[in-house]
Amino acid sequence: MDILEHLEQVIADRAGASPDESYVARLNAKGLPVIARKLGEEGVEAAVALLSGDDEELVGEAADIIFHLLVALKARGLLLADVKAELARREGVSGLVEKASRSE
Ligand SMILES: N=c1c2ncn([C@@H]3O[C@H](COP(=O)(O)OP(=O)(O)OP(=O)(O)O)[C@@H](O)[C@H]3O)c2ncn1[C@@H]1O[C@H](COP(=O)(O)O)[C@@H](O)[C@H]1O
Repeated sequence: MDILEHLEQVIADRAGASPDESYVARLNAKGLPVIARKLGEEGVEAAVALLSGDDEELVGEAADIIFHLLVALKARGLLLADVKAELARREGVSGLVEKASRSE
């Protein structure tokens, strides 16, 4: 099991945890709008880090996004496997070709 799958399992295991003892449980208790806002904030923070030139900062923000994305997927009953399947489906299809096919 790689770290992402392990983290996904930990997030699932926190379903019954107390919001006083678990950040994941606290986010879940606050609901989808707060999870969505957090995901958006992390995206902005990663974009700022990208331009900062600080590699450590960017890696940290990237980890924050991935963690919050896994929380968001779980909150909607989706799995990392669903995202992996979508990425596999796209494999080998140029983004430029896919974009052009949408405007036909
Ligand atoms: N990977 C993470 C992880 N990454 C980021 N965070 C938390 O995400 C929060 C948001 O980060 P921010 O940079 O926005 O900091 P902030 O301004 O203090 O956040 P807010 O006050 O706005 O919530 C921080 O509290 C981080 O600690 C994480 N919290 C938990 N995990 C993993 O999830 C597991 C379960 O955590 P618990 O549910 O707390 O047991 C942990 O063992 C870790 O493996």
